[in-house]
Amino acid sequence: MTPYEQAEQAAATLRELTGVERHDVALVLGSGWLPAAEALGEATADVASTDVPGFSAAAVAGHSGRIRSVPTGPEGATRLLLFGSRTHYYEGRGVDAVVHGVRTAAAAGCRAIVLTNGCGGLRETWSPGTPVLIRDHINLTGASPLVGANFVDLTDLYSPRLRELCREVEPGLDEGVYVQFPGPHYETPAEIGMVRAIGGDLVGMSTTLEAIAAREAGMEVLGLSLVTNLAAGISGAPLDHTEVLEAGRAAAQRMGDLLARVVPRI
Ligand SMILES: O=P(O)(O)O[C@@H]1C[C@H](O)[C@@H](CO)O1
Ligand SMILES: Nc1nc2[nH]cnc2c(=O)[nH]1
Repeated sequence: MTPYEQAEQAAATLRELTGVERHDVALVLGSGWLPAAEALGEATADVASTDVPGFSAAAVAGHSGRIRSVPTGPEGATRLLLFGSRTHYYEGRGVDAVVHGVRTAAAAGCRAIVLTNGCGGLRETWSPGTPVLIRDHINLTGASPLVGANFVDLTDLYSPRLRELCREVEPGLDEGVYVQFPGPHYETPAEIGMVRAIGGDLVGMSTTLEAIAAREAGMEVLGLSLVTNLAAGISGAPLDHTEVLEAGRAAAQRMGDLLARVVPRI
């Protein structure tokens, strides 16, 4: 079975388990974003990801192995498919596993996807808890979810329309270029120097491969980073995942409010 057929199968299972024929917008919660999801409203279905073909249990603290169907917006007209966790490239399950959720969202009918993550920031003004819109990305994984002569265009990959919408909701939102490293180790200070030299503003371990698969599937993409720490070498302090989750918890109200105001308007 091809990865695309597996996504169709997963979408069929989700239709069955959620009772929702078609979802409109997908949301992938990155590290630290879980508490923000509470602000999005009551789920009408909450499914264990392991009950859906092709998904595995959450492998990273701060991610929940749940997939929820949440009616949002006026009269709940916008059906949100919320992924409480993602598969990371560093888990070693292959790129198809990393983008399975994206492909499943497209097969479930979603016309847009919001990819969130927790990441390191290269600007000293971005204190932990600062949300940053992803304007563009640099994929340093050396991998792609695409195979063969599948020459997908990536200009304007991170929807200018959706970024504008976010700025209407929160005018002061900054933008930046997100750089995905393979992980799971964090960067060295020298690598952060390289990121600065090549025009990166944010460093993470997810999102870019998912965004490419979303573009291939024809979904509009919004990337939202939560800066959880200053990138390696900037503050001199060591990096750790608990700090990432703490920053997410502290920013949950603000992130949840932002998502709750943006998602229904996508
Ligand atoms: O799922 P995301 O990219 O938000 O998780 C980030 C990157 C690593 O998985 C982890 C490192 O702390 O947080
Ligand atoms: N690659 C990377 N991922 C992160 N996720 C949260 N913080 C960081 C970071 O500093 N670097």
